[in-house]
Amino acid sequence: MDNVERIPVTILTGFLGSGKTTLLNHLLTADHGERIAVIVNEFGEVGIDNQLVVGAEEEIFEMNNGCICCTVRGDLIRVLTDLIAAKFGTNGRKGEVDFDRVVIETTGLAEPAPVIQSFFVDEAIAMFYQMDSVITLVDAKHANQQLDQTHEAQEQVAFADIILLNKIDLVNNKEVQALEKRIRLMNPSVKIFRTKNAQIDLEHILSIHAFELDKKLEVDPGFLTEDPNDHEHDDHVTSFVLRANRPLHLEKLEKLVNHWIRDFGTDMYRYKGILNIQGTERKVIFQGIHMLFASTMDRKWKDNEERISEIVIIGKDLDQEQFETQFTECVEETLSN
Ligand SMILES: Nc1nc2c(ncn2[C@@H]2O[C@H](COP(=O)(O)OP(=O)(O)OP(=O)(O)O)[C@@H](O)[C@H]2O)c(=O)[nH]1
Repeated sequence: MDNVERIPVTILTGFLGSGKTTLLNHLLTADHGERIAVIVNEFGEVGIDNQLVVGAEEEIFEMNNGCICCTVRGDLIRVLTDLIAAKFGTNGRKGEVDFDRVVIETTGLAEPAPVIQSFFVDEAIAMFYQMDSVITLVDAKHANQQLDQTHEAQEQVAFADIILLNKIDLVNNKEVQALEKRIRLMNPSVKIFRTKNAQIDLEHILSIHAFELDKKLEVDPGFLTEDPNDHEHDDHVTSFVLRANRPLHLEKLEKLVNHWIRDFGTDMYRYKGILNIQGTERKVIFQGIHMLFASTMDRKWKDNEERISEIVIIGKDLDQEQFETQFTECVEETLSN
């Protein structure tokens, strides 16, 4: 395959809520004329992200139920192999999917090394794909806490070729400078761009050939030979889903969310969901990071769509049962079942 151009791959990483989906939406809606195959991996059993990515339903390959760097790594290799078959019409496929590049959005809890490793140690993958860059989103508001507390956030910074220091609207210039300094100590050669809503000129992040294997080996000399299952995540961090198939009572829910933020905000790393609120025909998207949260109106529920509310919560030492009981109290009782 030496004289055939390999398909460029961009890995989007960054801690929970740092802006990966926002960047992905920017990539998918910008006017670059390229066809992008997107692979999205979420930590929870429910793929909320898929629904938050704009108008690109067919090209998205979801890999949930685990973290891309551990249990679903086999799935990643399968999806990438399958994409090749679909593009080139091999293995009985008809060449039904065409794409110019692949973008992988990892979960915010993934370590990038095992994901990168797939592109070097799997022969078929290495033959057809070429790493273009690892882009790490950093949440300027929450990064210090995340870097202090979690090994995954540190690895994501250490393995980056490009860092988007995102959400600079939420901090002052002095804080941005201090954070840049901290990042440089962890990854001296990384290119840093300051962004708001992950808005960046795509020429800075696509087809930049920024990936340098030698630099990754400096960070972790064994990373090509290590068993990808041999790393550990913090057992205290878990995810669960709250679900309701009847409408939710808005005021009760608002009260509950305020209580959660006040009492558990520090340990609620990330929460996001799509809600069916009584009295509105539209989906409500609700999401947050620690104490910062927002809800927005989305499109109308379709006639044949089941109106199920789902919230994924990822956090440290959270009492799932307590969350479930309290959430159930917000479900409207008016409809008989
Ligand atoms: N104020 C502010 N909010 C932002 C910015 N970028 C993204 N957000 C918001 O931050 C939240 C998280 O953004 P996402 O793009 O979903 O983050 P993510 O990294 O994909 O999140 P996970 O997939 O859950 O890890 C959303 O509510 C975004 O609208 C920014 O620059 N400034």
